[in-house]
Amino acid sequence: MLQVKQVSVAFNQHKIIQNISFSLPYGHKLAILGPNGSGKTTLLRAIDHLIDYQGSIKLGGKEVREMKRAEIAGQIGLLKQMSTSYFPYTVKELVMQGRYRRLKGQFFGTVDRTDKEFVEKCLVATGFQDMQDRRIDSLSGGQLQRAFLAKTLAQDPKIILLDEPTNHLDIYYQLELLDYLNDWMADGEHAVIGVFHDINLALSFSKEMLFLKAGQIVNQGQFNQIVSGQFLEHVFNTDVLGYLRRNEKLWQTIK
Ligand SMILES: Nc1ncnc2c1ncn2[C@@H]1O[C@H](COP(=O)(O)OP(=O)(O)OP(=O)(O)O)[C@@H](O)[C@H]1O
Repeated sequence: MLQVKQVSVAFNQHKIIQNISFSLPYGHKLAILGPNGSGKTTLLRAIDHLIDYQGSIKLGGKEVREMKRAEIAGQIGLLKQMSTSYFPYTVKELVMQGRYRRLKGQFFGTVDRTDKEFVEKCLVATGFQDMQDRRIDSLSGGQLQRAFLAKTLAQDPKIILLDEPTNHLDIYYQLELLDYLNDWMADGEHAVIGVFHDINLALSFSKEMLFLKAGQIVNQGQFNQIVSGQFLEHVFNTDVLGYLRRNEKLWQTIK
């Protein structure tokens, strides 16, 4: 179980997120939504302890800031927003880095057969069995995103944090990713937090939602209990429901 209690993060004394509290048991998914700059990425980075936080973030009862990096890597996998420049690793080398992360204080040359087999499994699961020697700077945006997912899976974490995981994926791979995560969680021993901009996709991912605005939680809970047209307009400063309904009408006009 992930327990986030009264968490705040400040940069240069400027508070970015404030008093965030929620918990996520294994076997559950949580979609985080909110406008640009509302603190979604900052919250994920705090959970992964890439930045300092005030308050408490516990995994399996243990405070994240007291855990060593390799221990955190065995618990949390963060799939970041994509950037545009990368070292020219091959797909397999990139995915293997996910495995290195959880090997305590060790680096290249220390993986064993089990690690290699695990990496192979992740490459197959993400459709890279025939492309593992391709350099990642030759991949398309969507392929690259899948390669980074494979790297995150290779960490074999308890919780995956997805920061806008589908922004480079076509519809096929968007749905594939959501299906894959459902399978991955089916044993009830893993959890996923996903940050989404597309509210429809967020809904396909999870009915359990948390909305952030200006660094604070506006509301959290089940979609049909907390979301209304007025609520979405308050969070995003625009008529989201009107937009969705206009599109829905258009979809009804085609076969
Ligand atoms: N290292 C940093 N130093 C100073 N300010 C930062 C830093 N990282 C983020 N911020 C600021 O914190 C705020 C929240 O940023 P964050 O990336 O968490 O928002 P977000 O909700 O993920 O936004 P988006 O939807 O645009 O990805 C922004 O105003 C951003 O400029």
